[in-house]
Amino acid sequence: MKEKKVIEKKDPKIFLSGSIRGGRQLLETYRFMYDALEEAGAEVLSWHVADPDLEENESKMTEQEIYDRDMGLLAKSDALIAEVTVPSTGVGYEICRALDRKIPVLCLHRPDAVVSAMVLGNPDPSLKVLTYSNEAALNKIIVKFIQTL
Ligand SMILES: O=c1[nH]c(=O)n([C@H]2C[C@H](O)[C@@H](COP(=O)(O)O)O2)cc1CO
Repeated sequence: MKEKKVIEKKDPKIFLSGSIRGGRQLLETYRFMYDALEEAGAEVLSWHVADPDLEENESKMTEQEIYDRDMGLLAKSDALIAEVTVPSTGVGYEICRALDRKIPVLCLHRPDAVVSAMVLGNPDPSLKVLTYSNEAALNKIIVKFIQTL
C-alpha cells in the first residue's frame, strides 16, 4: 500500500505594518488586525506595531536597532499586511521591501483614505489592495488572505 504523505501546514508568519511616526490614530485598528490574524492561525512577528506602549519601548532602542530588528522580522515573514489609511514612510518602505522579496503583500485601507499611487497604481502581481468599511469586513478579508498562504 502506498504511504500517504501528510503535508502539515505551518502557521504563516506575518509582518503587520502600520503607521508609527506617521501618526498613531488607527492604533485600535492595528490591535484589531493583530487579534484577527492570531485568531486566524497566523503568527504576527511585528506585534510591536499594535502595542500601545510602543513609543516607550522603542525609545530605549537606537534608530538602527529598530531598522535592523524590523528588516530581520521581514526576512522571516511569509507575507506582509499593511494598513495604509494613515500615510507612513516606514509602511511604504516595508511594502517595497516585501515586494522585493516576492512575498504576498495585502494593503488595506478605509474607503475615504487618500492612498498613494505608488500603492494603488502598482501592477506587481504579489500586491493586493482592498478597502474595508467595518471590523467585520476587515476580519473577513484577513481570514480569507491567511487561508491562501
Ligand atoms: O519605532 C518604530 N518601530 C517600527 O517598528 N517601525 C516600523 C514598523 C511600522 O510598520 C513602520 C512605521 O513607520 P513610520 O514610523 O514611518 O510610520 O516602521 C517604525 C518605527 C519608527 O519610525
